[in-house]
Amino acid sequence: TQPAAPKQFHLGMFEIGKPLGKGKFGRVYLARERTTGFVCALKVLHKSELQQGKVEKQVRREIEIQSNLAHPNILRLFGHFHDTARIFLILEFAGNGELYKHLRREQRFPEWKAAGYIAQMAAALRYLHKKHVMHRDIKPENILVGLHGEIKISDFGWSVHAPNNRRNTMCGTLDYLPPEMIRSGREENWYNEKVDLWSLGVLCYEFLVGEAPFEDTPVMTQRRIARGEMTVPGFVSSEARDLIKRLLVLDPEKRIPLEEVQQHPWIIKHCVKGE
Ligand SMILES: Nc1ncnc(NCCc2cnc(NC(=O)Nc3cccc(C(F)(F)F)c3)s2)c1Br
Repeated sequence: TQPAAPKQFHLGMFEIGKPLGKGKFGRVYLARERTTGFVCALKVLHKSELQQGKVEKQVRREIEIQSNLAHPNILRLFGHFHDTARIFLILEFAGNGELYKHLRREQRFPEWKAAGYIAQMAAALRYLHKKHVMHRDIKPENILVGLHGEIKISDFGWSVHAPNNRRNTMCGTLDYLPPEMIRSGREENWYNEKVDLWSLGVLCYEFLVGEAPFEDTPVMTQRRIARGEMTVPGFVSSEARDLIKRLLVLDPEKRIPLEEVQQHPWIIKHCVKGE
């Protein structure tokens, strides 16, 4: 029988290739494991920066959560290791890079392409929610594209096990936050995986329109999200508009469930037979 894969990894095992991108907390490189030739992406995180950002425990949680996930539309985290100054994430390499770059270049996606992506996202989120994991940071910047055009949710740095009632200060864009995470005030910040349904609605809108539905100044964005104030441009088909409206519902319990997203007329209309 095959010897079990080595659990201990170290930097010397990898040949480092070209930089693939840089995030707020470090760079990602193409890498190849020397003995097997296995190609992967290596994300380098500097412990000092993580400590400054007070996010070390989030990275530990990401590693713990993502190491147990295996789905074609979720980027694999194969393992991790560290040296004195850095933590290394051994990630699946996505051959067609970052989805947001494709979106910016094409401005917006044709409806057949957007529907295909939303169907894949719904499948990935069903898998995650069955494991009571909510991603909480669904946006084009956290989606990668595989060699065959399939999309992969990545960067589980903000994912948690649902339900979650700790206050979380989110950094980065507000555009994708659902009302229940925006609403401050005394009541406990209780929310569950239905936050990902709201973000799926924002994502669908941005794929079809080329900008987020509540995009505005930070203050106005929060207000428009809290009130669900957005308009869908006329060029968007009525079926797509219907799905967006059923996802961008203020009451989390009234958002269309993922099973029904996959059966929605707009999705069915564009899915290639037999997929
Ligand atoms: N073509 C490609 N093929 C594969 N990967 C690529 N890029 C890396 C995508 C990532 C996947 N997972 C990630 N995870 C984190 O960054 N985690 C992280 C890091 C610091 C702080 C935190 C937090 F804790 F603060 F949230 C969380 S980045 C590319 Br481009």
